[in-house]
Amino acid sequence: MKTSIAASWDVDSILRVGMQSLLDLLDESCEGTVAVDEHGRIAWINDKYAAFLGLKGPEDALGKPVEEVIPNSRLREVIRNGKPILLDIMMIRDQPLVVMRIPLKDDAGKVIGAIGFALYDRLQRLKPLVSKFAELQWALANTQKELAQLRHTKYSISSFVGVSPVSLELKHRARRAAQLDTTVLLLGETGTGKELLAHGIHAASGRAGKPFVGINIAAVPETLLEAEFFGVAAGAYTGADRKGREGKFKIADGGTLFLDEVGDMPLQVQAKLLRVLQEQEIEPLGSNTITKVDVRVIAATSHDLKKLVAEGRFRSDLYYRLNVLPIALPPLRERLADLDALCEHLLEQIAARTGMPQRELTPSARAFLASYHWPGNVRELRNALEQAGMLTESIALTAEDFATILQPGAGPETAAPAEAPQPDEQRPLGEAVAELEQKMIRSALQSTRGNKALTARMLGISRATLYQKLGEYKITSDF
Ligand SMILES: Nc1ncnc2c1ncn2[C@@H]1O[C@H](COP(=O)(O)OP(=O)(O)OP(=O)(O)O)[C@@H](O)[C@H]1O
Repeated sequence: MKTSIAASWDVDSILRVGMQSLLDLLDESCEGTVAVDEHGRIAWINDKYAAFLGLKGPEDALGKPVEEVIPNSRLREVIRNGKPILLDIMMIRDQPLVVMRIPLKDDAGKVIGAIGFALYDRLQRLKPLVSKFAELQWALANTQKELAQLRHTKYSISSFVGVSPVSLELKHRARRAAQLDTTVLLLGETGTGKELLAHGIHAASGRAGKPFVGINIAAVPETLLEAEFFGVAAGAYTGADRKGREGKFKIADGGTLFLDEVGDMPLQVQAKLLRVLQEQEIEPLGSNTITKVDVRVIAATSHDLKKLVAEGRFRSDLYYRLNVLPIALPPLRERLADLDALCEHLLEQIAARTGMPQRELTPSARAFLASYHWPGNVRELRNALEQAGMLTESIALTAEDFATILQPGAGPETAAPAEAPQPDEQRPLGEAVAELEQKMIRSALQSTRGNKALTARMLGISRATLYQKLGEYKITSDF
Protein backbone atom coordinates (compact mmCIF):
# COMPACT_ATOMS: atom_id res chain seq x y z
CA MET A 1 0.00 0.00 0.00
CA LYS A 2 3.03 2.32 0.27
CA THR A 3 3.29 5.06 -2.35
CA SER A 4 6.53 6.86 -3.08
CA ILE A 5 6.63 10.58 -3.55
CA ALA A 6 7.15 11.33 -7.20
CA ALA A 7 9.43 14.05 -8.39
CA SER A 8 6.44 16.33 -8.84
CA TRP A 9 6.07 18.04 -5.45
CA ASP A 10 2.62 19.47 -6.01
CA VAL A 11 0.31 20.04 -3.05
CA ASP A 12 -2.30 17.51 -4.18
CA SER A 13 0.12 14.63 -4.38
CA ILE A 14 1.68 15.51 -1.03
CA LEU A 15 -1.78 15.50 0.54
CA ARG A 16 -2.66 12.23 -1.15
CA VAL A 17 0.54 10.58 0.01
CA GLY A 18 0.11 11.99 3.50
CA MET A 19 -3.44 10.68 3.65
CA GLN A 20 -2.34 7.29 2.43
CA SER A 21 0.47 7.12 5.02
CA LEU A 22 -1.95 8.05 7.75
CA LEU A 23 -4.39 5.35 6.71
CA ASP A 24 -1.57 2.80 6.48
CA LEU A 25 -0.36 3.77 9.94
CA LEU A 26 -3.83 3.53 11.43
CA ASP A 27 -4.45 0.22 9.73
CA GLU A 28 -1.21 -1.19 11.11
CA SER A 29 -1.42 0.15 14.63
CA CYS A 30 -5.07 -0.04 15.44
CA GLU A 31 -6.99 -3.06 16.54
CA GLY A 32 -9.73 -2.85 13.97
CA THR A 33 -10.93 -0.81 11.01
CA VAL A 34 -14.32 -0.70 9.34
CA ALA A 35 -15.64 1.36 6.43
CA VAL A 36 -19.28 1.92 5.54
CA ASP A 37 -20.95 3.33 2.45
CA GLU A 38 -23.28 6.32 2.40
CA HIS A 39 -26.17 4.06 3.48
CA GLY A 40 -24.36 2.79 6.52
CA ARG A 41 -23.67 -0.64 5.08
CA ILE A 42 -20.33 -2.28 5.75
CA ALA A 43 -18.15 -1.88 2.66
CA TRP A 44 -14.93 -3.13 4.17
CA ILE A 45 -13.69 -4.51 7.49
CA ASN A 46 -10.25 -5.83 8.33
CA ASP A 47 -9.51 -9.35 9.57
CA LYS A 48 -8.57 -8.24 13.09
CA TYR A 49 -11.86 -6.46 13.66
CA ALA A 50 -13.89 -9.31 12.20
CA ALA A 51 -12.13 -11.75 14.54
CA PHE A 52 -12.64 -9.41 17.51
CA LEU A 53 -16.35 -9.24 16.68
CA GLY A 54 -16.54 -13.04 16.64
CA LEU A 55 -17.13 -13.30 12.86
CA LYS A 56 -15.71 -16.09 10.73
CA GLY A 57 -14.18 -13.49 8.41
CA PRO A 58 -14.76 -10.07 6.84
CA GLU A 59 -17.13 -11.54 4.24
CA ASP A 60 -19.63 -12.28 7.06
CA ALA A 61 -20.07 -8.54 7.58
CA LEU A 62 -19.95 -7.09 4.08
CA GLY A 63 -23.15 -5.40 2.91
CA LYS A 64 -24.82 -5.58 6.32
CA PRO A 65 -26.13 -2.47 8.16
CA VAL A 66 -23.29 -1.49 10.45
CA GLU A 67 -25.43 -1.65 13.65
CA GLU A 68 -26.21 -5.29 12.92
CA VAL A 69 -22.53 -6.14 13.26
CA ILE A 70 -21.42 -3.37 15.66
CA PRO A 71 -24.49 -2.57 17.81
CA ASN A 72 -23.27 0.72 19.32
CA SER A 73 -21.72 2.09 16.15
CA ARG A 74 -22.16 5.83 15.49
CA LEU A 75 -20.84 5.72 11.94
CA ARG A 76 -24.33 6.50 10.62
CA GLU A 77 -24.30 9.72 12.69
CA VAL A 78 -20.97 10.66 11.07
CA ILE A 79 -22.46 10.08 7.61
CA ARG A 80 -25.51 12.15 8.52
CA ASN A 81 -23.73 15.26 9.80
CA GLY A 82 -20.40 14.89 7.99
CA LYS A 83 -18.43 15.56 11.18
CA PRO A 84 -15.74 13.29 12.64
CA ILE A 85 -15.87 11.89 16.18
CA LEU A 86 -12.19 11.95 16.96
CA LEU A 87 -12.21 10.20 20.32
CA ASP A 88 -14.96 8.14 21.87
CA ILE A 89 -15.36 5.07 24.01
CA MET A 90 -17.64 2.38 22.64
CA MET A 91 -18.75 -0.76 24.44
CA ILE A 92 -18.63 -4.01 22.49
CA ARG A 93 -19.61 -7.18 24.30
CA ASP A 94 -19.02 -5.47 27.65
CA GLN A 95 -15.57 -4.35 26.61
CA PRO A 96 -14.69 -0.68 26.30
CA LEU A 97 -13.08 0.25 23.02
CA VAL A 98 -11.45 3.58 22.17
CA VAL A 99 -12.67 4.58 18.72
CA MET A 100 -12.19 7.28 16.14
CA ARG A 101 -14.71 7.91 13.30
CA ILE A 102 -14.09 9.98 10.19
CA PRO A 103 -16.44 10.83 7.29
CA LEU A 104 -15.28 9.94 3.76
CA LYS A 105 -15.99 12.64 1.19
CA ASP A 106 -15.71 12.80 -2.61
CA ASP A 107 -13.95 15.57 -4.51
CA ALA A 108 -17.10 17.69 -4.36
CA GLY A 109 -17.19 17.33 -0.55
CA LYS A 110 -20.23 15.04 -0.52
CA VAL A 111 -20.20 12.37 2.17
CA ILE A 112 -19.89 8.98 0.52
CA GLY A 113 -19.33 6.90 3.64
CA ALA A 114 -17.38 6.75 6.88
CA ILE A 115 -14.47 4.90 8.36
CA GLY A 116 -14.02 3.82 11.98
CA PHE A 117 -10.84 2.87 13.79
CA ALA A 118 -10.84 0.89 17.00
CA LEU A 119 -7.64 2.13 18.58
CA TYR A 120 -7.34 -0.18 21.56
CA ASP A 121 -9.13 -3.38 22.30
CA ARG A 122 -8.61 -2.81 25.99
CA LEU A 123 -8.50 0.47 27.84
CA GLN A 124 -5.59 -1.04 29.73
CA ARG A 125 -3.02 0.90 27.72
CA LEU A 126 -4.83 4.13 28.43
CA LYS A 127 -5.17 3.27 32.09
CA PRO A 128 -2.25 5.36 33.40
CA LEU A 129 -3.64 8.38 31.54
CA VAL A 130 -7.23 7.78 32.59
CA SER A 131 -6.37 7.14 36.23
CA LYS A 132 -4.05 10.17 36.35
CA PHE A 133 -6.93 12.26 35.02
CA ALA A 134 -9.37 10.77 37.53
CA GLU A 135 -6.84 11.34 40.34
CA LEU A 136 -6.34 14.97 39.38
CA GLN A 137 -10.08 15.54 39.10
CA TRP A 138 -10.57 14.04 42.53
CA ALA A 139 -7.77 16.12 44.06
CA LEU A 140 -9.16 19.27 42.47
CA ALA A 141 -12.68 18.60 43.76
CA ASN A 142 -11.31 17.92 47.24
CA THR A 143 -9.18 21.04 47.32
CA GLN A 144 -12.11 23.13 46.14
CA LYS A 145 -14.26 21.65 48.89
CA GLU A 146 -11.60 22.28 51.55
CA LEU A 147 -11.07 25.83 50.37
CA ALA A 148 -14.79 26.52 50.45
CA GLN A 149 -14.95 25.13 53.97
CA LEU A 150 -11.95 27.17 55.07
CA ARG A 151 -13.40 30.31 53.59
CA HIS A 152 -16.64 29.74 55.40
CA THR A 153 -15.79 31.08 58.77
CA LYS A 154 -15.56 28.73 61.72
CA TYR A 155 -16.29 31.29 64.42
CA SER A 156 -19.33 33.18 65.61
CA ILE A 157 -19.52 36.35 67.69
CA SER A 158 -20.05 34.23 70.78
CA SER A 159 -16.64 32.61 70.14
CA PHE A 160 -15.32 35.92 71.46
CA VAL A 161 -15.14 35.00 75.15
CA GLY A 162 -15.83 37.81 77.57
CA VAL A 163 -18.35 38.63 80.26
CA SER A 164 -17.10 42.04 81.36
CA PRO A 165 -19.40 45.02 80.54
CA VAL A 166 -16.88 46.24 77.98
CA SER A 167 -16.83 42.85 76.22
CA LEU A 168 -20.62 42.62 76.24
CA GLU A 169 -20.88 46.08 74.69
CA LEU A 170 -18.26 45.12 72.11
CA LYS A 171 -20.20 42.01 71.08
CA HIS A 172 -23.38 44.06 70.89
CA ARG A 173 -21.67 46.50 68.50
CA ALA A 174 -20.30 43.59 66.47
CA ARG A 175 -23.80 42.11 66.08
CA ARG A 176 -25.12 45.47 64.91
CA ALA A 177 -22.22 45.81 62.49
CA ALA A 178 -23.04 42.37 61.09
CA GLN A 179 -26.54 43.51 60.15
CA LEU A 180 -25.47 46.82 58.58
CA ASP A 181 -23.18 45.55 55.80
CA THR A 182 -20.94 48.62 56.01
CA THR A 183 -17.18 48.81 56.33
CA VAL A 184 -15.98 48.01 59.85
CA LEU A 185 -12.73 49.11 61.44
CA LEU A 186 -11.44 46.99 64.32
CA LEU A 187 -8.95 48.78 66.54
CA GLY A 188 -6.88 47.13 69.19
CA GLU A 189 -3.49 45.95 70.30
CA THR A 190 -2.04 42.75 68.97
CA GLY A 191 -3.75 39.59 70.21
CA THR A 192 -6.95 41.29 71.38
CA GLY A 193 -9.12 39.18 69.06
CA LYS A 194 -9.62 41.45 66.03
CA GLU A 195 -9.42 38.61 63.56
CA LEU A 196 -11.67 36.43 65.69
CA LEU A 197 -14.27 39.18 65.83
CA ALA A 198 -14.03 39.78 62.07
CA HIS A 199 -14.86 36.09 61.51
CA GLY A 200 -17.76 36.44 63.92
CA ILE A 201 -19.17 39.53 62.19
CA HIS A 202 -19.01 37.78 58.83
CA ALA A 203 -20.72 34.69 60.23
CA ALA A 204 -23.56 36.77 61.68
CA SER A 205 -24.02 38.77 58.46
CA GLY A 206 -26.08 38.10 55.37
CA ARG A 207 -22.82 37.12 53.67
CA ALA A 208 -22.22 34.11 55.91
CA GLY A 209 -22.72 31.62 53.06
CA LYS A 210 -20.04 33.36 50.97
CA PRO A 211 -16.27 33.41 51.41
CA PHE A 212 -14.39 35.09 54.24
CA VAL A 213 -10.98 35.99 52.85
CA GLY A 214 -8.19 37.40 54.99
CA ILE A 215 -5.01 39.19 54.00
CA ASN A 216 -2.29 40.33 56.37
CA ILE A 217 -0.99 43.45 54.70
CA ALA A 218 2.12 43.63 56.87
CA ALA A 219 3.20 40.16 55.77
CA VAL A 220 2.95 40.78 52.02
CA PRO A 221 5.95 42.44 50.35
CA GLU A 222 5.02 45.89 49.03
CA THR A 223 5.68 44.96 45.42
CA LEU A 224 3.22 42.06 45.51
CA LEU A 225 0.41 43.76 47.35
CA GLU A 226 -1.45 45.09 44.32
CA ALA A 227 -1.38 41.71 42.58
CA GLU A 228 -2.56 40.09 45.79
CA PHE A 229 -5.49 42.50 46.03
CA PHE A 230 -6.60 42.92 42.46
CA GLY A 231 -5.17 39.88 40.65
CA VAL A 232 -3.11 39.59 37.50
CA ALA A 233 -4.45 39.24 33.96
CA ALA A 234 -3.37 36.20 31.93
CA GLY A 235 -0.27 36.98 29.89
CA ALA A 236 0.61 40.07 31.92
CA TYR A 237 3.83 38.48 33.15
CA THR A 238 6.07 35.62 32.20
CA GLY A 239 6.78 32.78 34.61
CA ALA A 240 4.52 31.66 37.40
CA ASP A 241 1.93 34.37 36.81
CA ARG A 242 1.72 33.74 33.06
CA LYS A 243 -1.72 32.23 33.36
CA GLY A 244 -2.96 35.08 35.53
CA ARG A 245 -4.50 34.74 38.93
CA GLU A 246 -7.39 36.08 40.86
CA GLY A 247 -6.91 38.70 43.52
CA LYS A 248 -8.38 38.55 47.02
CA PHE A 249 -11.16 40.99 46.07
CA LYS A 250 -12.40 38.62 43.37
CA ILE A 251 -12.05 35.56 45.61
CA ALA A 252 -14.07 37.33 48.31
CA ASP A 253 -16.79 38.39 45.82
CA GLY A 254 -20.15 38.24 47.56
CA GLY A 255 -18.45 37.78 50.93
CA THR A 256 -16.10 39.59 53.29
CA LEU A 257 -12.50 40.70 52.88
CA PHE A 258 -10.54 41.07 56.12
CA LEU A 259 -7.67 43.54 55.78
CA ASP A 260 -5.41 42.89 58.74
CA GLU A 261 -2.84 45.54 59.68
CA VAL A 262 -4.32 48.04 57.26
CA GLY A 263 -2.07 50.74 58.77
CA ASP A 264 0.93 49.05 57.13
CA MET A 265 -0.40 49.68 53.63
CA PRO A 266 1.86 51.71 51.31
CA LEU A 267 0.36 55.05 50.25
CA GLN A 268 0.23 54.16 46.57
CA VAL A 269 -1.86 51.04 47.27
CA GLN A 270 -4.05 53.05 49.66
CA ALA A 271 -5.15 55.21 46.71
CA LYS A 272 -6.13 52.14 44.70
CA LEU A 273 -7.93 50.55 47.63
CA LEU A 274 -9.93 53.72 48.15
CA ARG A 275 -11.06 53.64 44.51
CA VAL A 276 -12.14 50.00 44.81
CA LEU A 277 -14.05 50.72 48.00
CA GLN A 278 -15.84 53.62 46.33
CA GLU A 279 -16.55 51.98 42.97
CA GLN A 280 -16.69 48.31 43.93
CA GLU A 281 -14.72 47.65 40.75
CA ILE A 282 -11.34 46.07 40.24
CA GLU A 283 -8.87 46.12 37.39
CA PRO A 284 -6.41 43.20 37.49
CA LEU A 285 -2.79 44.14 36.76
CA GLY A 286 -2.02 44.08 33.07
CA SER A 287 -5.66 44.05 31.97
CA ASN A 288 -7.84 46.78 30.56
CA THR A 289 -11.04 45.29 31.79
CA ILE A 290 -12.88 46.34 34.87
CA THR A 291 -14.80 43.78 36.89
CA LYS A 292 -17.58 44.53 39.34
CA VAL A 293 -17.19 43.00 42.78
CA ASP A 294 -19.45 42.97 45.79
CA VAL A 295 -17.20 42.82 48.83
CA ARG A 296 -17.67 43.94 52.40
CA VAL A 297 -14.42 45.09 53.97
CA ILE A 298 -13.52 44.62 57.60
CA ALA A 299 -10.21 46.32 58.32
CA ALA A 300 -8.11 45.98 61.45
CA THR A 301 -5.10 47.72 62.86
CA SER A 302 -3.02 47.84 66.00
CA HIS A 303 -1.67 51.27 65.00
CA ASP A 304 -3.12 54.63 65.90
CA LEU A 305 -4.54 55.41 62.45
CA LYS A 306 -5.32 59.02 63.34
CA LYS A 307 -1.67 59.53 64.22
CA LEU A 308 -0.62 57.94 60.94
CA VAL A 309 -2.95 60.33 59.13
CA ALA A 310 -1.42 63.30 60.99
CA GLU A 311 2.06 62.06 60.01
CA GLY A 312 1.00 61.78 56.35
CA ARG A 313 1.50 58.02 56.35
CA PHE A 314 -2.16 57.18 55.92
CA ARG A 315 -4.60 58.89 53.55
CA SER A 316 -7.27 60.76 55.44
CA ASP A 317 -9.94 59.98 52.78
CA LEU A 318 -9.25 56.26 53.17
CA TYR A 319 -9.30 56.61 56.96
CA TYR A 320 -12.79 58.14 56.84
CA ARG A 321 -13.94 55.52 54.35
CA LEU A 322 -12.79 52.71 56.66
CA ASN A 323 -13.83 54.35 59.90
CA VAL A 324 -17.58 54.13 59.19
CA LEU A 325 -18.15 51.79 62.09
CA PRO A 326 -15.16 51.59 64.42
CA ILE A 327 -15.04 48.96 67.14
CA ALA A 328 -12.31 49.25 69.75
CA LEU A 329 -11.10 46.05 71.38
CA PRO A 330 -9.68 46.90 74.80
CA PRO A 331 -6.43 45.31 75.91
CA LEU A 332 -6.72 42.35 78.28
CA ARG A 333 -5.27 44.34 81.20
CA GLU A 334 -8.31 46.64 80.96
CA ARG A 335 -10.83 43.82 81.12
CA LEU A 336 -9.45 41.55 83.79
CA ALA A 337 -13.02 40.54 84.64
CA ASP A 338 -12.79 38.34 81.53
CA LEU A 339 -9.64 36.58 82.70
CA ASP A 340 -11.29 33.60 84.42
CA ALA A 341 -13.68 32.87 81.57
CA LEU A 342 -10.87 33.25 79.05
CA CYS A 343 -8.52 30.94 80.99
CA GLU A 344 -11.21 28.29 81.27
CA HIS A 345 -11.96 28.51 77.55
CA LEU A 346 -8.31 28.47 76.51
CA LEU A 347 -7.38 25.60 78.88
CA GLU A 348 -10.22 23.58 77.39
CA GLN A 349 -9.00 24.36 73.84
CA ILE A 350 -5.42 23.42 74.74
CA ALA A 351 -6.50 20.11 76.31
CA ALA A 352 -8.61 19.25 73.27
CA ARG A 353 -5.75 20.05 70.91
CA THR A 354 -2.89 18.40 72.79
CA GLY A 355 -4.87 15.43 74.15
CA MET A 356 -3.49 16.21 77.63
CA PRO A 357 -5.73 16.48 80.69
CA GLN A 358 -7.35 19.87 81.19
CA ARG A 359 -5.45 22.04 83.68
CA GLU A 360 -6.90 24.27 86.38
CA LEU A 361 -5.66 27.44 88.02
CA THR A 362 -4.99 27.80 91.74
CA PRO A 363 -6.05 31.08 93.41
CA SER A 364 -2.36 32.09 93.49
CA ALA A 365 -2.10 31.57 89.75
CA ARG A 366 -5.23 33.66 89.14
CA ALA A 367 -3.84 36.48 91.26
CA PHE A 368 -0.52 36.28 89.44
CA LEU A 369 -2.13 36.38 86.00
CA ALA A 370 -4.31 39.32 87.05
CA SER A 371 -1.21 41.27 88.10
CA TYR A 372 0.53 40.83 84.75
CA HIS A 373 0.13 43.56 82.11
CA TRP A 374 -0.31 41.32 79.01
CA PRO A 375 1.38 43.19 76.17
CA GLY A 376 0.49 40.29 73.84
CA ASN A 377 -3.08 40.09 75.18
CA VAL A 378 -5.15 36.91 74.67
CA ARG A 379 -2.58 35.37 72.35
CA GLU A 380 0.06 35.76 75.06
CA LEU A 381 -2.33 34.37 77.66
CA ARG A 382 -2.94 31.27 75.55
CA ASN A 383 0.80 30.76 75.02
CA ALA A 384 1.50 31.20 78.75
CA LEU A 385 -1.16 28.65 79.71
CA GLU A 386 0.16 26.19 77.19
CA GLN A 387 3.78 26.65 78.25
CA ALA A 388 2.97 26.39 81.95
CA GLY A 389 1.10 23.15 81.26
CA MET A 390 4.14 21.72 79.52
CA LEU A 391 6.45 22.55 82.42
CA THR A 392 4.53 20.63 85.07
CA GLU A 393 2.75 17.32 85.44
CA SER A 394 0.37 18.71 87.98
CA ILE A 395 -3.26 19.40 87.05
CA ALA A 396 -3.37 22.58 89.13
CA LEU A 397 -1.18 25.39 87.78
CA THR A 398 0.26 27.69 90.43
CA ALA A 399 1.74 31.20 90.45
CA GLU A 400 5.24 29.62 90.42
CA ASP A 401 4.48 27.82 87.19
CA PHE A 402 3.89 31.19 85.54
CA ALA A 403 6.63 33.14 87.31
CA THR A 404 9.35 31.70 85.07
CA ILE A 405 7.35 32.38 81.93
CA LEU A 406 5.94 35.82 82.63
CA GLN A 407 8.02 38.45 84.32
CA PRO A 408 5.75 41.20 85.61
CA GLY A 409 6.96 44.50 84.29
CA ALA A 410 8.96 42.91 81.48
CA GLY A 411 7.38 43.88 78.24
CA PRO A 412 8.42 45.36 74.97
CA GLU A 413 9.66 48.50 76.65
CA THR A 414 11.80 46.81 79.26
CA ALA A 415 13.10 43.70 77.50
CA ALA A 416 16.87 43.44 77.73
CA PRO A 417 18.69 44.14 74.48
CA ALA A 418 20.58 41.27 72.92
CA GLU A 419 24.26 41.11 73.63
CA ALA A 420 26.34 42.79 70.95
CA PRO A 421 28.97 40.69 69.21
CA GLN A 422 32.50 41.39 70.35
CA PRO A 423 34.40 43.84 68.16
CA ASP A 424 36.72 41.89 65.94
CA GLU A 425 39.23 43.73 63.81
CA GLN A 426 39.41 40.92 61.28
CA ARG A 427 35.68 40.77 60.58
CA PRO A 428 33.79 42.70 57.94
CA LEU A 429 31.31 45.13 59.46
CA GLY A 430 28.38 43.68 57.41
CA GLU A 431 28.95 40.23 58.91
CA ALA A 432 29.00 41.57 62.46
CA VAL A 433 25.86 43.64 61.85
CA ALA A 434 24.05 40.59 60.43
CA GLU A 435 25.04 38.56 63.48
CA LEU A 436 23.76 41.23 65.83
CA GLU A 437 20.54 41.48 63.85
CA GLN A 438 19.95 37.75 64.06
CA LYS A 439 20.65 37.72 67.78
CA MET A 440 18.29 40.58 68.44
CA ILE A 441 15.51 39.05 66.36
CA ARG A 442 15.87 35.66 68.06
CA SER A 443 15.91 37.23 71.49
CA ALA A 444 12.86 39.40 70.76
CA LEU A 445 10.99 36.43 69.31
CA GLN A 446 11.81 34.45 72.42
CA SER A 447 10.54 37.11 74.75
CA THR A 448 7.30 37.56 72.79
CA ARG A 449 6.97 33.80 72.39
CA GLY A 450 6.89 34.06 68.62
CA ASN A 451 4.45 36.95 68.32
CA LYS A 452 5.56 38.68 65.12
CA ALA A 453 3.62 41.92 65.58
CA LEU A 454 5.02 42.41 69.04
CA THR A 455 8.53 41.40 67.96
CA ALA A 456 8.44 43.91 65.12
CA ARG A 457 7.24 46.60 67.49
CA MET A 458 9.96 45.76 70.03
CA LEU A 459 12.61 46.01 67.34
CA GLY A 460 11.14 49.18 65.84
CA ILE A 461 10.72 47.66 62.38
CA SER A 462 7.64 46.93 60.28
CA ARG A 463 6.18 43.43 60.23
CA ALA A 464 7.03 43.15 56.55
CA THR A 465 10.71 43.86 57.32
CA LEU A 466 10.61 41.31 60.12
CA TYR A 467 9.17 38.63 57.80
CA GLN A 468 11.80 39.51 55.22
CA LYS A 469 14.61 39.13 57.78
CA LEU A 470 13.19 35.89 59.15
CA GLY A 471 13.34 34.50 55.62
CA GLU A 472 16.79 35.92 54.99
CA TYR A 473 18.28 34.44 58.16
CA LYS A 474 16.10 31.32 57.96
CA ILE A 475 14.84 31.90 61.46
CA THR A 476 11.82 29.83 62.39
CA SER A 477 9.67 31.14 65.18
CA ASP A 478 8.33 28.03 66.92
CA PHE A 479 8.47 29.13 70.52
N1 LIG B 1 -12.08 37.16 73.42
C1 LIG B 1 -11.48 36.06 72.99
N2 LIG B 1 -12.03 34.88 73.23
C2 LIG B 1 -11.42 33.76 72.82
N3 LIG B 1 -10.26 33.73 72.15
C3 LIG B 1 -9.68 34.89 71.88
C4 LIG B 1 -10.25 36.12 72.27
N4 LIG B 1 -9.46 37.11 71.86
C5 LIG B 1 -8.44 36.54 71.22
N5 LIG B 1 -8.55 35.20 71.22
C6 LIG B 1 -7.60 34.23 70.67
O1 LIG B 1 -6.32 34.85 70.73
C7 LIG B 1 -5.57 34.64 69.53
C8 LIG B 1 -5.26 35.97 68.88
O2 LIG B 1 -6.46 36.57 68.43
P1 LIG B 1 -6.58 37.34 67.02
O3 LIG B 1 -5.64 36.75 66.03
O4 LIG B 1 -8.00 37.44 66.67
O5 LIG B 1 -6.00 38.74 67.50
P2 LIG B 1 -5.64 40.01 66.63
O6 LIG B 1 -6.10 41.18 67.40
O7 LIG B 1 -6.19 39.85 65.24
O8 LIG B 1 -4.07 39.95 66.62
P3 LIG B 1 -3.01 40.61 65.58
O9 LIG B 1 -3.25 42.09 65.61
O10 LIG B 1 -1.69 40.24 66.15
O11 LIG B 1 -3.27 39.99 64.26
C9 LIG B 1 -6.43 33.74 68.66
O12 LIG B 1 -6.04 32.42 68.90
C10 LIG B 1 -7.85 33.99 69.16
O13 LIG B 1 -8.66 32.88 68.94
